[in-house]
Amino acid sequence: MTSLLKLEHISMCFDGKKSLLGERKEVQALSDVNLEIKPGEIVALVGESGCGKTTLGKVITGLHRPSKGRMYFEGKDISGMNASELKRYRSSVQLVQQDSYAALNPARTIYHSLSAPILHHNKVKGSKAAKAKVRELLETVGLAPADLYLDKYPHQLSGGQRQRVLLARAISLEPKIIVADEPVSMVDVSMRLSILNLMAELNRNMGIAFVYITHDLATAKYIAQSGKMAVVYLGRIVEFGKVKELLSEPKHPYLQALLTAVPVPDPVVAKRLKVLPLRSFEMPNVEDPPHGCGFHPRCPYANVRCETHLPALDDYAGVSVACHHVKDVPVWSLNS
Ligand SMILES: Nc1ncnc2c1ncn2[C@@H]1O[C@H](COP(=O)(O)OP(=O)(O)OP(=O)(O)O)[C@@H](O)[C@H]1O
Repeated sequence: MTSLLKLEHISMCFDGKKSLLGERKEVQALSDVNLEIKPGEIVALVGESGCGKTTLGKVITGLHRPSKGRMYFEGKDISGMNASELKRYRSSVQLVQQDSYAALNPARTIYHSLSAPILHHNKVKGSKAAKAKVRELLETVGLAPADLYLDKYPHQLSGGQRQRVLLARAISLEPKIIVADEPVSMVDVSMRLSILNLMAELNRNMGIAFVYITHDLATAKYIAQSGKMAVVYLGRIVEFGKVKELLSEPKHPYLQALLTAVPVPDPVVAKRLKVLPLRSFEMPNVEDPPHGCGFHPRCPYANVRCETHLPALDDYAGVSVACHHVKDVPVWSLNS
């Protein structure tokens, strides 16, 4: 299957904060990221805060122009697109953000927020057709009867309802990919599952591919159960493959550490699990990242080679892993 979106050697550098001495260091938010998203696929991007997930999401949606690398949408290099191709790419790749309150204009009704993009992109003509379309969109995302919501303002809805409105706005432009950046982290816990189920439904029924950004492995496992996962550490993908394989037998010590940090409800299973003895719990400073493998200051398996040589993301046992010790790291399994 041809790729819908392909990222080749993407790097993103920001200017860091000024130090007391007036120096400004660079923040390498993404380094040499390669990623392919196929039509209808769900890819979860997981990693700790500050590892570059949001930056990657913004690069994918065209909100950030990468400092290096190329990105292809349906085989075409985005940097060489003409205005109409760029317009099509932008409406085909939609972003749903974490903070639904900030993402909606507080002074606009739900009808206004949803009708503006479809009218602007000529998806419908005239206010009668726009109203019918907005009703249909609201019902698709489970806000029914739609008439109850049309004249409401964002503050009159719950976090879960606002997140549904954002999903309605995203699908209104008939996208091929939705980048959902921590879409449930600000939603009440009791509502999270229903939002994840809604995204799974949109994926199944409309064939929309999802890039699901999260620091929460449990929700990544739930939404992308038959999809793929990219584990991001200090701006690099350190493990990539099918979710089932990554979570049942993680290869990279970082993913092993993330999994051992997830509380297991069954105390018998929890007792059996070996906790990876990390050398440090601190994330390295992004303005002064370690040489060699970025994980080596925390990794219990690190040796001199890890301190000096950056490991490549190579195929190993059906997944891609960036670790010099992939063959020697003990197999870690939830069933072990
Ligand atoms: N516009 C910017 N200017 C300067 N630095 C930035 C900018 N955006 C992001 N960064 C830095 O890039 C790094 C990656 O940030 P990013 O928001 O992508 O991480 P993240 O994994 O999404 O974290 P979180 O889960 O906390 O949102 C961080 O060190 C951040 O401070």
